[in-house]
Amino acid sequence: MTGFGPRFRTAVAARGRLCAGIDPHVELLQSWGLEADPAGLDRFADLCIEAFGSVAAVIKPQVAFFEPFGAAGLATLERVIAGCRDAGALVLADAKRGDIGSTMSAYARAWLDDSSPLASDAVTVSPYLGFGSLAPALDVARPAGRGVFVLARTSNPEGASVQLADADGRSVGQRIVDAAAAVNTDGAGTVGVVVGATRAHGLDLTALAGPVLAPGLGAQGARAEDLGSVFAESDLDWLLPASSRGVLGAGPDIGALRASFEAARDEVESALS
Ligand SMILES: O=C(O)c1cc(=O)[nH]c(=O)n1[C@@H]1O[C@H](COP(=O)(O)O)[C@@H](O)[C@H]1O
Repeated sequence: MTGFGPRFRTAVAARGRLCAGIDPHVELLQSWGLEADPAGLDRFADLCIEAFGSVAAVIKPQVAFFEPFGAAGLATLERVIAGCRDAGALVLADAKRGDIGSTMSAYARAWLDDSSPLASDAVTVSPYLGFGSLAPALDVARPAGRGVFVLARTSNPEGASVQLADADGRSVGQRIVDAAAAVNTDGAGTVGVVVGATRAHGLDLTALAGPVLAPGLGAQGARAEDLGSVFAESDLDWLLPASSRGVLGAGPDIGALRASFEAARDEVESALS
């Protein structure tokens, strides 16, 4: 089985370095002329699958926006995951899970195992219970060629109080990156990290050998032209900037949504070339 890292590199080489976020905010549903109910969510999902599925390398549905609709919301999320994967995109479920190991293995089954209707190509996880607590997710992901993206230095200003804290001479965020790099020495690129594009991060990512999800483009103020100064030259092949509201604001027309994604992706590609 090809590891997640090579799968990721193949996908971004073919479709470019921009992750399309699917975040069905209530305000967005309304601005698309949809009700904030299961039928509106379903329509929003269909439009996004159609607009992004065949053009984006990676699509990141934000699980939180589906959960308020209960079982109907999860059914829609299942369709988003399957529809985008069928159209050739890698799906990164943004669930930010994290718990003790025994519970983590249940999360891993939910998001990374073929037997689950929510099975995705990768999932976001929080290392707050210790990087080692994520081992069950890595154990499920690795043989399946799937990935796990660990929060290291998030795009929000509040993250600094934890992520920049000193832990034996290194920041907490750097220790997460180093732990991810140690796993990736097998060459599979199973572990990615999340590093916001919104500001200088102070991390050394050179040994990571795995993907770097960089949210914050657009609505949070990060700009494509800043990526080259926020990230080192040696990190750019693994870089995956992400935008949700910045692209989704162009909806609900499918052509306009796709054009908005493609314009943002082309801006990223030309800024990084
Ligand atoms: O893991 C993430 O994707 C994530 C990490 C982070 O540090 N910052 C961050 O904004 N995100 C997610 O990325 C998306 C950003 O959405 P926009 O600000 O609309 O582009 C949301 O789904 C966030 O939950």
